[in-house]
Amino acid sequence: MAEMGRQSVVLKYNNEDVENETLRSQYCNDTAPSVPNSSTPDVRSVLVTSVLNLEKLDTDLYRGKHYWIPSTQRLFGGEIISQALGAASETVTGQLSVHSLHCYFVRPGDPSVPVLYQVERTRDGRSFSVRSVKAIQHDKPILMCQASFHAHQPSPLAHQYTMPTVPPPEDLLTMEELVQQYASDHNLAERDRRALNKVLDPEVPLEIKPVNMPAFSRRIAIEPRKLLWVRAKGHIGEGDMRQHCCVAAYVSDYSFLGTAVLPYADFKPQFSASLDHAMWFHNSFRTDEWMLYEIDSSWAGHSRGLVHGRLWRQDGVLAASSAQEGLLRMVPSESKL
Ligand SMILES: CCC(=O)SCCNC(=O)CCNC(=O)[C@H](O)C(C)(C)COP(=O)(O)OP(=O)(O)OC[C@H]1O[C@@H](n2cnc3c(N)ncnc32)[C@H](O)[C@@H]1OP(=O)(O)O
Repeated sequence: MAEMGRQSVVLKYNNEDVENETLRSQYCNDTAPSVPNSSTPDVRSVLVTSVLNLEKLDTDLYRGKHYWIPSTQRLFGGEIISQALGAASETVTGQLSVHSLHCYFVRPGDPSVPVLYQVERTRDGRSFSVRSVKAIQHDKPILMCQASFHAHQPSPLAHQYTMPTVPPPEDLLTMEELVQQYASDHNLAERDRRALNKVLDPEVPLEIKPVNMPAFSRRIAIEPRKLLWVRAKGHIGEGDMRQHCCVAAYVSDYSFLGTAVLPYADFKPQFSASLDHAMWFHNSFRTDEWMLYEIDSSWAGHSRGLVHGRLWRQDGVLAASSAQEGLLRMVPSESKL
């Protein structure tokens, strides 16, 4: 696997601005050529048909159902964020696009009942609209989310980091193939073989191709950094950018917080949960096409860890950024807990 170095800040000016603007307008006009999702070309993504298919119960009140439930038997944070953003988006009219969201997970989500999303229209201005969404179960909030929408405003400012140089997804194995390859080692300890079953649940509605070999056995401490190609399983289409932002919110919480524990081979999380999650959307993108998710962790301490993500389009345009703090209560790796 390729060794990835730290990337540097590259400011793009003049001609490259024009190039960025051309790319942006290509995607905003939905004219960019699309690469079909080869594994399931005709099947629509369940993220669209199920997770984001919210039921409208009343004015500004929506109900979401669940799809993939993690082994923790708590709702997946990404599902709740994506549905909350979906509910907020339903109440915003006109040409405004979501540019950021900020969420707190205040209670664990219960998979046995649906989630209600109550939207408050916090403000509608000339160029920004802000929505506050309360996700509710058993009459209590489980997530508080604020999302802000912005009308497109051209600007001479345009810079971004450079996308890390990594092998293209076509040259990499899927997570399933990597697991199979690893499991074919006859010397693999039974404990490690059992742990493999938890690595990738086939119900997860995402396709993943890790750039660096995942630390399946967790005996080796590595730097808190991950690079993975990711896309929604199934077809979504060029259509609605708001839908792609909701799917990106789902994607952004997957495999995120675990990055903070990579340097600690002697400890494992006894209890972990996302505490908050923020996202910023920069440029148009398609979540049914491969995107590079670059994750690192800048800090851990006091039973918490901080992770940062950048979601890149395959053509090197920075699509979105994310950040999350999570609770990480660790115990020694050998502990039975
Ligand atoms: C991919 C990752 C994800 O998507 S995670 C899913 C999204 N995030 C979430 O569901 C988190 C939702 N938020 C929460 O569950 C709560 O806000 C959390 C973070 C748990 C709040 O923690 P806390 O205030 O400690 O809650 P609590 O008193 O109800 O206890 C919860 C469990 O933790 C334990 N606990 C408590 N204090 C300690 C402590 N100091 N040391 C060790 N354990 C502690 C409690 O006993 C309780 O455990 P249990 O549930 O009874 O087994």
